[in-house]
Formats: sequence, structure tokens, C-alpha cells
Amino acid sequence: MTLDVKICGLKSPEALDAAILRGASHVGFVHFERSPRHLALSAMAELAEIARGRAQIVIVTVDPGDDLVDKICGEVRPDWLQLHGKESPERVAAIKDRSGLKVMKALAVSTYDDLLPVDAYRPVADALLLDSKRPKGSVLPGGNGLSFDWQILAALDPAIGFMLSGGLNADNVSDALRIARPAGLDISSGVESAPGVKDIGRIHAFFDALERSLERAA
Ligand SMILES: O=C(O)c1ccccc1N[C@@H]1O[C@H](COP(=O)(O)O)[C@@H](O)[C@H]1O
Repeated sequence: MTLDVKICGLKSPEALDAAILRGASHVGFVHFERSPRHLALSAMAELAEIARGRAQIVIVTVDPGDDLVDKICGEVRPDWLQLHGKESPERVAAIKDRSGLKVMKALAVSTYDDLLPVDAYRPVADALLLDSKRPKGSVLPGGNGLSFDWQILAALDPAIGFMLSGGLNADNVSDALRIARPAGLDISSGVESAPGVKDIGRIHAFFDALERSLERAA
């Protein structure tokens, strides 16, 4: 089984290297000022050079305007833009056209009805990321370390290869794979010691747990 694994919210070369050396297919850098994982474009550009050619570089944004899209393309040169706001399918298509990048659209899920927009986004997004809903009181549309009821995903057409995110960690990754059957996993808070602080020990523990789960499933 090949599985994409994205480690998101990386801020240091050490954590970035650990994620890539353990096999992350994608590495994510967050550009959202209210996030404890926020990085300026110049800092992202430096980290991107460490990752380039070793993992897919993903920049996480929330309802980015055209100016920001252009700056990210020019200064960071990522492989992917992750759209984690309220971007419509038309806006996703426009950002993809403008940037020439692959686009990952995040959808917030807590009930079966939240899967209804999947059909509208599939034709325009290169990947769909199914994440939990923002809890009351949080300023973050993602990165809250909360999972949702993965049983809901049984309603999805199995041909839809989605990335799963929201509260994944070493303790629940086995259940996540068994219940949700995702094509990829996206993890941030679950490999941190505090909001925005990646913990290399937890990155190793996550990949150890993932490898054990995949071996059992083989
Ligand atoms: O991580 C953030 O701070 C963030 C900010 C704004 C949009 C998205 C963000 N993170 C994304 O949230 C999911 C789940 O993260 P977690 O594992 O539950 O902490 C992941 O896709 C991040 O890219």
C-alpha cells in the first residue's frame, strides 16, 4: 500500500529533515498570521530549498488573494497550494490556473452532509483534504488537533482518494487507516510538544506507529 504522508506546520530545518528522512511525501508550511505555525514567505523559501526534490512542498493558505498567490509562486516556488478557507470551486479553479500549481482543497467535515461538496470540488482540485471543523472559539480553520467521526467517510465513493487530517497522532493512526481508508494522511498538532513546536521524537513515534500499522495490514 502506498500512502502519502504530509507533515504540516514545519518551522525548523531539523524537524523538516526528520520528517523527510522518515518518509514524508509532502511537507507543509503555513502562511496564516493567526497560526502558531505561521511563517513569512522568506522563511518558507529557505525551508523550501532544503525540501526541494526530496518531498512535495505544500504552502497552506486561507482564502488567499491573487497578490499572495503570485508572491508565493515567485518567492517560494512550491509544488502545491493548500486552500484551507472558504474558497468556492470556481475560486479553486482560478487559483490553480493562475499559479500553475497543484491545488489541495480542504473541506471541513462533521456530518454526512459535509461530504456533499466533494462532487463540486473533485473536478477542480488535484487533491481533497478532509479535516475536522473549526471548534467554537478557535481562530484556526485547521491545525486544532481534533479528529472527527471517520465512520462518516464510509459514505464516500471508494474511488475518491482523499487525504485525511485532523487530530492524527501515533495513537490513532492505526484506527484512522482501518476506518477511513484514506489515500494519504496529513498531521500537524500530533507531532508537536506545544502549539507550533514540532517534536522530533513525536515525528519518529508517528512514523513508527504508521509503519507497524502498514505491516499489519500487508
Ligand atoms: O496548522 C495550522 O495552524 C493551520 C492554520 C490554518 C489552516 C490550516 C492549518 N493546518 C492544517 O490543519 C490540518 C490538521 O492539523 P492537525 O493535525 O489537526 O493539527 C492540516 O491539514 C494542516 O495543514
